[in-house]
Amino acid sequence: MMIHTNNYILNIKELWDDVPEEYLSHKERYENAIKKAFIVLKVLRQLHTGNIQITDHRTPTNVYSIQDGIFRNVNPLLIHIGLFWSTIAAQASTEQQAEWLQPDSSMIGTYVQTELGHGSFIRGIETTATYDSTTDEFILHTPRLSAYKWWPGGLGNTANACLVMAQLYINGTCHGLHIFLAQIRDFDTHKPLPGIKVGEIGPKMGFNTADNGFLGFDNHRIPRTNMLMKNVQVLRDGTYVKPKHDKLTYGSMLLTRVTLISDLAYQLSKAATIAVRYSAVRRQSPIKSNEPERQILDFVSQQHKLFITIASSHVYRVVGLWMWNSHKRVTADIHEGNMGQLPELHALACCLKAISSRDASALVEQCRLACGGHGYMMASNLPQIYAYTTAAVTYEGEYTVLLLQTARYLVKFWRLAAEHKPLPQNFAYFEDYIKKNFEQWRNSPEGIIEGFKAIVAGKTKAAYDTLQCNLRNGREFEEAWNMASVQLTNASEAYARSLLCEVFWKETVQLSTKVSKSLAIVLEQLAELYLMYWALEKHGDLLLYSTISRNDIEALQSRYEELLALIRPNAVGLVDAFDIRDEVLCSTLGAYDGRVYERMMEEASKSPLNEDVVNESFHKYIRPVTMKNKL
Ligand SMILES: CCCCCCCC/C=C\CCC/C=C/C(=O)SCCNC(=O)CCNC(=O)[C@H](O)C(C)(C)COP(=O)(O)OP(=O)(O)OC[C@H]1O[C@@H](n2cnc3c(N)ncnc32)[C@H](O)[C@@H]1OP(=O)(O)O
Ligand SMILES: Cc1cc2nc3c(=O)[nH]c(=O)nc-3n(C[C@H](O)[C@H](O)[C@H](O)COP(=O)(O)OP(=O)(O)OC[C@H]3O[C@@H](n4cnc5c(N)ncnc54)[C@H](O)[C@@H]3O)c2cc1C
Repeated sequence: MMIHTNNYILNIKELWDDVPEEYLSHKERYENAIKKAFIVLKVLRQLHTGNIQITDHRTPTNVYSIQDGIFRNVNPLLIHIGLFWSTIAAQASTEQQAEWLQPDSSMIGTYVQTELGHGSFIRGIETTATYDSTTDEFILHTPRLSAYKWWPGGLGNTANACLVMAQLYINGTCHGLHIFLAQIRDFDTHKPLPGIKVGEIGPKMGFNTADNGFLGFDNHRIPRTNMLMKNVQVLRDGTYVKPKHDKLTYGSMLLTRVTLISDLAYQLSKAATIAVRYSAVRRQSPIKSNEPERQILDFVSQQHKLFITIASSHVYRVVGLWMWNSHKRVTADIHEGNMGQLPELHALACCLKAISSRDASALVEQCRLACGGHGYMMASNLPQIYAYTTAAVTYEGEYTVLLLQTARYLVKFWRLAAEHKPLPQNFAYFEDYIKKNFEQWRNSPEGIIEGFKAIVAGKTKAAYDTLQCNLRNGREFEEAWNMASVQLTNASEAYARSLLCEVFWKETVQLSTKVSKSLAIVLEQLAELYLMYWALEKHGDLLLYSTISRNDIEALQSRYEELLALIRPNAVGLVDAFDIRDEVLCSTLGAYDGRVYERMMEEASKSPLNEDVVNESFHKYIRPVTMKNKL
C-alpha cells in the first residue's frame, strides 16, 4: 500500500491526546504512552516489511521525529528500537542475528548496563555471568544491592527481554564486561521469570513516559549461545576467544553518542522555532517612546539570545552528519580487522556528545527565558524540551567523564609534540604552538578557527604541565590526573569547540557553492555568527593563547552586531525552514499561525481546575475559614 506516512500517522486518532498528558497520573501517562508506542511500532514494522511504503522523501526522519509530537515526552520503546536492535545488529554473530532479528519477534527489549552503584565507571559493574560448562549455560547474578541494574528505559513494565552488561567469569577467571541476551518476563503472561526481580524506578525530571526500571538476577540461567558473539566468543568447553580490541563491547555507547548529536540538533531547532515565532508575535515596550510597542524580536539582546540557537542547530546537524559518516567509515574498517581509527572516533564522539548536550540544554533554557513568563507554561513545550535535552548531559556517558576521555587523547599528542616526535597532520598546530609559530590574528572565520586551535594547544599544554608537575612531586599517575582534571576538561571543551567551528565553517563554504547565491549568503551569515559568538564568549582565552588584540575584539563585536541585524529579516524564515509541524512542536507559543494568545486560552480551558465553577475544596477548606472570620 502506498501511503504518505506523515498524514497516515497524523490521522490515527488514538495517537493524539484529548487531555494534555500533564494532567495524567504517573501510571496513566505510561499506559497512554505504551498504547501509542505499539501503534507506532506496528507502522514501523509495516514500513520495514514493505507492507506500507513511503511517498514522502523526508519520511525516515519524520517517522522518528513525529514521535516527539505523539508522546510529547518520549516513546517508551525508544531503547527497544534505538539500542536493543542496533546492539544485536552490531555485536551479535550472523547466526544470532538470524535468530533474534526477526521482524515478528516476540521480544521487546532494552539495554541494561547501569547499576545502582555504578554508571560512569563501568569496569566497576558487579553483575556476574558465570559459565557453567556442565550445562552449557551462563548464570546471571546480582551479588548485592549496589549491583541492581537501575535506569534502563522500558525495563520497568514493558520489556520482556534485555541485553545485559555483566562481568564474565570462566573457571574463576574474570574476563571483564560482556553483553548477554536474557529473557526476563514470560512472553505470554508477561510475569517476571523465576529468579528475576524487576520494576519501575519512579518519577523523574523528564522521560516520564519511559518506564525506566530496576532489575536483579538470582542465579538466572541463560544458554551459552546468548552471549553476543560477533567480536568475542566462549566455546562449548569454556575456551575464551578474545576480541580484536577490548573496547568493541562499548560499541553501542559509541554509536548512540554519535546519533545523539543529530537528535540534539533537532531539539534545538524545535526550541528555536518556538522562541523565534513567539518573538515575532509578542510585542512589548516601544523602542522609541513615541512609537508603538515593538516585536520583541527587534530587541538586539533578544536576537543575541535566539540567533545563536538557530545557528547551533545547523552546527549540530552538520557535525552530526559528519560524525555519522566517520562512524560508517570506521565501522567498515573494523569489519576488515583494522582498528586504527577507533581511538580517534571515540575521542571525537566523547567531547562532541558532551558539548552538544551541554550547549543544547543551555540554549533550550535560553529560549525558554526569551519567552518570558509564557515560556514557563508547560503548554509552551519548552520545559519538556529542556527536561529531555538536559538528560542527555548525563546519560550515555556523563559530561565530565566523557571530556576526560578526550583529554587522554589530547595529552597523548601533546606528549608527542613535547618530545618532538612526529604528529598527525590534524595536530600539527601543537608543534607550531611549542615553536611559537603564532599566526598574526585575522578577524575572519579562518582566523577564529586558528585562534581556537591556539586555545586547544595552550590549554592542553597547561594541563599537561600540571600533570607533569604533580608527577614530579611524587604523585601516582591517576592521582596526578585527578588533580589536573579541571584543566584537562577545559582542554577537551576547547577541542570540541574548535572542531565545531572548523567543520561547520568548511562544510558551509562547500554547501554554499551548491545552492542559490541568496541562500549561500544567509548560510554563511549563520556560520560566521556562530564563530563570532564563540570568539566573543572565549575572548579571554583568545587573549591568553592567541595574538588577538583589544582592537580586534572590538571589531569582532561590531561585526557580530552587524550579523544580528543582517539575520533579523530572515529569522522567521530560517525557523520555518526547519519545517517542524505544529503537531510535533506542541506549543501554544510556536505554532505556524501565530495565534499565541488564542491557543493559550484554549489550553487553559482544558485544565481540570476549570471544570467546576466552584471547586469542591472551597466548601471543604476555604469557606469554613473565610466565613468564620466574617462572623
Ligand atoms: C533510532 C535511533 C534513535 C537514537 C536517538 C538517540 C536518542 C536517545 C535518547 C535517549 C536514550 C537514553 C538511553 C541511555 C542509555 C544509557 O545511558 S546506556 C549507559 C551508558 N553508560 C555510559 O556511557 C558509561 C560511561 N562510561 C564509559 O563509557 C567507560 O566507563 C569509560 C569512561 C569510557 C571508561 O571505560 P574503562 O574504564 O573500561 O576504560 P579504561 O580502562 O579507563 O580505558 C580507557 C581506554 O579505552 C578507550 N575507550 C573507552 N571507550 C571506548 C570506546 N567506546 N571505543 C574505543 N575506545 C574506547 C579509551 O580511549 C582509553 O584508551 P587509552 O587507554 O588509549 O587512552
Ligand atoms: C534519562 C536517563 C536515561 C537512562 N537510560 C539508561 C539506559 O537505558 N540504560 C542504562 O544502562 N543506563 C541508562 N541511564 C543511566 C546513565 O547512563 C547514567 O546515569 C550515566 O552513565 C551516569 O552515570 P551515574 O548516574 O552513575 O553518574 P556518576 O558517575 O555517579 O556521576 C556523578 C558525578 O560524579 C562525577 N564523576 C564520576 N566519575 C568521575 C571521574 N572518573 N572523574 C571525574 N568525575 C567523575 C560526574 O562527573 C558527576 O558529576 C539513563 C540515565 C538517565 C538520566
